[in-house]
Amino acid sequence: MTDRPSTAPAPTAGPVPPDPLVALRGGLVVSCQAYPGEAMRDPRTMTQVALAAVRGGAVGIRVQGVADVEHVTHAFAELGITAPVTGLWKDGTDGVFITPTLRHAAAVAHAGATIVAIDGTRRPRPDGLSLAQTVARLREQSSALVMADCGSLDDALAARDAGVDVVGTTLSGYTGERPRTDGPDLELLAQLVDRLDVPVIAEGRVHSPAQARAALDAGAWAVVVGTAITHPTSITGWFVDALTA
Ligand SMILES: CC(=O)N[C@H](C=O)[C@@H](O)[C@H](O)[C@H](O)COP(=O)(O)O
Repeated sequence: MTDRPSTAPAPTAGPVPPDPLVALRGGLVVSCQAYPGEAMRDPRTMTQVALAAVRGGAVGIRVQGVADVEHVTHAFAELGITAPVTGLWKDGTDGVFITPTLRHAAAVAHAGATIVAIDGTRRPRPDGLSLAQTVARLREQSSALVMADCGSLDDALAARDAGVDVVGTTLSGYTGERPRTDGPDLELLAQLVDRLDVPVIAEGRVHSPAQARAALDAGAWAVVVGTAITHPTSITGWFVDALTA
């Protein structure tokens, strides 16, 4: 094998993607997820929903499952869309189920996610690794950023100590440590913003533009909205409930 002559031009670099966290700052991330058994649970459908959200101004997308991450990231690459894709893999419905192990996290990263969202609570993980070990080992095999989905201030402080890049209020109200408020847990958000030196993303039960604005005003780095934008069954139910109350 011959070495390339030193005078040869360097390989052409593709477009340089923006720093993912800078790209998300102050913006809306749309979570595009359908649940097992639902008609929209298809990577092609979720990709179409993601493209529609980007057209509406979303600065980032969050998707569930390796296939969805692959489909969305391929479509974005083909279309020249640089909005960062946060990927997760839900395995189960109880306990630690959001990207619960290193294996899940690595698969999501290798599928193309720019940011890998993982369970960021203090609960034991199914593979026996600590959060810090999970983050460290993921970094050995991927350049993806790590988002810790947290359920409390203590979770977020521990996640910060474990070396994550960004924390989210995603699991507030779902782990028993915080009440499940009707809207976003702005109280927890404010605590995290006050105590942490990493970006804090507001996620969970943001159901209106006013609530999204309030989260940003409380110091959120970015706001994730899922159900209220991308889950027609839930949205329909809200309207039906109002009509039948
Ligand atoms: C707790 C849990 O499993 N949260 C999941 C995390 O990815 C999703 O089911 C949520 O839809 C997402 O967090 C966005 O929240 P909301 O749909 O409330 O806007």
